[in-house]
Amino acid sequence: MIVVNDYKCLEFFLNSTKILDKSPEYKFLGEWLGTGLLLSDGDEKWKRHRKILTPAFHFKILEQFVDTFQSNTNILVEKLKKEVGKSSTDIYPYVNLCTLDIICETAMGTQIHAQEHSNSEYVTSVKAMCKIIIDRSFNPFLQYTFPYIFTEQYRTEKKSVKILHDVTNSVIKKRQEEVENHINAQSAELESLGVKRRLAFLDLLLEEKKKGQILSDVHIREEVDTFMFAGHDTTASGLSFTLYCLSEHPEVQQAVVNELQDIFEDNKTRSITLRDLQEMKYMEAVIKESLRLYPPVPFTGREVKEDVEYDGTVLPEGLGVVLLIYGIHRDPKLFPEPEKFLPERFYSENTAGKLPFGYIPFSAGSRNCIGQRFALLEIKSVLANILRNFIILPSNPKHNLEIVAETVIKSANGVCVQLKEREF
Ligand code: HEM
Repeated sequence: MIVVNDYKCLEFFLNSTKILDKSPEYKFLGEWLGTGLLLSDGDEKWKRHRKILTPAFHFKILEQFVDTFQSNTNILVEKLKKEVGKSSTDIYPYVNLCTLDIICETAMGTQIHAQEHSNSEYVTSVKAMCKIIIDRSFNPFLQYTFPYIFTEQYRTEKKSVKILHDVTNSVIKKRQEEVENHINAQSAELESLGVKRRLAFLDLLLEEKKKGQILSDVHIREEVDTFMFAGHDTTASGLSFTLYCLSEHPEVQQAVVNELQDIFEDNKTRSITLRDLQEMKYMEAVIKESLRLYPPVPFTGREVKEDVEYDGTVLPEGLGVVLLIYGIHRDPKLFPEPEKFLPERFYSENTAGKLPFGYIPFSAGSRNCIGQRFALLEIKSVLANILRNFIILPSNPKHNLEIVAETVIKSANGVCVQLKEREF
């Protein structure tokens, strides 16, 4: 296995149209996600599904999700109000349940109310799977199928995957029936009243199937499950670390709030529109800088499927490659004073991250993140709603992050801040 931290070499792998296969560690997710976009080799099926799913992330579709971001963040804000006055709050679990609610509603068109029922079977199964994947990645004993199938984790995995698949299958069945039976009539009726029906990613897949695309029910389930996994821990991590950075940099937080006041004037409850989100330029620079310092996916892996030459050296078939996103983001040649939080790097004329493979929180090349525009809009919306309601202060005593690179970057001792009510 090789670990890549050098710009030119990283560019070679990410730019390659031949090295598109994921490394074997991804297989720990296989029982749950099957061969959906994230795990599948860069084969014909991946190409076909990527083509089908790409239009689902068009701005016109994303616009429909803005209300979902808002309604779920309203719940988050109510939960966080109970933390006001405490000297320290770990915001990660709160934000994580909120992003789980959002992805569930946008991917499946169904509410699981994770924020209200964090102990529901579905929520605990998602959490159990995320934990098992980490346990297996870091514990050599659990990596081989033979000892693994005798462990407690294996039994939990079996049970959790069944619960997760049962839910996705039943949602697919229900939405499919709706599409076939009522929805056309119902949506015509609603549209005549000026109410637009909100489509979930799942509906778009069902529509493609109806148009004749080769998509089995299993294919559809795999893609929906993939969004559930790829689209919630990542955004929760991005959001939590941005909040932490803001707690540490009051002057930056004030500049973000000034921008929000220009957009919303003194109205702290008006629902956020897509246009508002597009106007949050300084906020975007803040999020980008936070994703540079704390990239939610700190590394990605590839497998070389046939011998290739790089810089005069033959890389043999079967070679595993780890691409260190975290490392390249802290390269002083690309980002002077890399440890400093400086959103101005990404603001207006500044050139940070202009090299195509130097700034890669969403990876780059043909296997980049399909959900990146969705993620940025979601993070902006949740942050804006939090900042309209709370001042984010460092926790007391000061909290020092203990960064751990799991499948998603986390802090072992939580991401703690202090919340104070804001007069907006
Ligand atoms: C801040 C949030 C996010 C970050 C930092 C992020 C990052 C990434 C990265 C680095 C990859 C490449 C992984 C690899 O090569 O192994 C990726 C792939 C992917 N992401 Fe995201 N992601 C985020 C949010 C989302 C969301 C919200 C969705 C879905 C709604 C999503 C869906 C996917 C999918 C399906 C892939 C696989 C694409 C393919 O291989 O064709 N991600 N993401």
